[in-house]
Amino acid sequence: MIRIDGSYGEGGGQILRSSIALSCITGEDVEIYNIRASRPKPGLAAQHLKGIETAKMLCNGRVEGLRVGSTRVVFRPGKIRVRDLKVDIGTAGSITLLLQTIMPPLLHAGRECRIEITGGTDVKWSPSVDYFVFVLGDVLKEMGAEFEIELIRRGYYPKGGGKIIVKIFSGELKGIKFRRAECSTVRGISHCSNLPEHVAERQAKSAEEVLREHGVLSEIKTEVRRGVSTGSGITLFCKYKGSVSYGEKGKPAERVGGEAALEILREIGSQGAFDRHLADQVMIPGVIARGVTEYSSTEITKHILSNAYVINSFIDGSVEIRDDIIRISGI
Ligand SMILES: Nc1ncnc2c1ncn2[C@@H]1O[C@H](COP(=O)(O)OP(=O)(O)OP(=O)(O)O)[C@@H](O)[C@H]1O
Repeated sequence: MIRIDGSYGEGGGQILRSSIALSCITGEDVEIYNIRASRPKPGLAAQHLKGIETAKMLCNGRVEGLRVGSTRVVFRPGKIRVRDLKVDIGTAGSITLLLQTIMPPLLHAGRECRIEITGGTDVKWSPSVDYFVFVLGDVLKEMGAEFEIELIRRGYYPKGGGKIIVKIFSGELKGIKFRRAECSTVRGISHCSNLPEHVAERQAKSAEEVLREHGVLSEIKTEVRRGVSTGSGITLFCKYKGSVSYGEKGKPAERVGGEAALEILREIGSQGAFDRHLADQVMIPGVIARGVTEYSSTEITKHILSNAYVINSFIDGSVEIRDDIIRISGI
């Protein structure tokens, strides 16, 4: 049994997601204790519970401690049973964070499946669906994964109700040594739902202006929808770097766009190959890839250190971090 201290490093939900994903992939039982010890409300929240439940279904597993507030979980995986799934996270729990748990085992199993997930597509403290598609998704595809993500509707905080469909065709990943890519044009999507069209337009315009002031070209699309949930946001991306900013009551659209622009400017101006978020998100996929995956990050974050701790607890010596370079040996 592998034992993971959930309070290590970042001490949040990510240690949990990575542990469950690796347990499904390696077939090893895992115990996670001190779950989310560093958060104001420690223990499992509803959305973490949903992630574990979904993994349990996929891996034919058995779980102890599966309830809201639980600070200890034991997960015993069976064989991965790839099949079509419909998951409703409820409220605005992040769809992309659920995918962090289930996508690596599904890719590793390498058989076709279709997953429909309802929840939040654009919620704070998590990758937006556009970030998932255009930043992480592009890297996974470069590594050889074959999949499609279709955005049916967006779900914002607090109502959620967004929906995406993921179709996985094949997941034979190969390790790559990624190098820093020059960014010629920043692309992006500025969106709003149940709000006047000018919200998405102003977010896009202010991001374009800030980027132009810094000599960076941009092409930002706007998307205006009507739906279950009300909200707005913008995602900017350029090769291995992205930035996300969400609208809030009382926060001017100009600030939403401006924040995203300043964030991506910081990222593209840095020497790292990957942005600080992408760098933690490619670590588990790196484990299922054949050979070595290597890249530098704009910053070695606590999320990266937590993932290294989890991966090395499963496969000793699999992750090495030297200066700003992360090196992952595949299984
Ligand atoms: N702006 C962003 N752009 C891209 N990815 C992001 C962004 N913000 C957060 N992430 C990613 O979302 C994940 C968040 O993990 P974290 O453990 O902090 O979240 P959590 O499950 O919501 O946990 P908790 O509720 O315990 O904080 C990380 O993989 C991080 O890289």
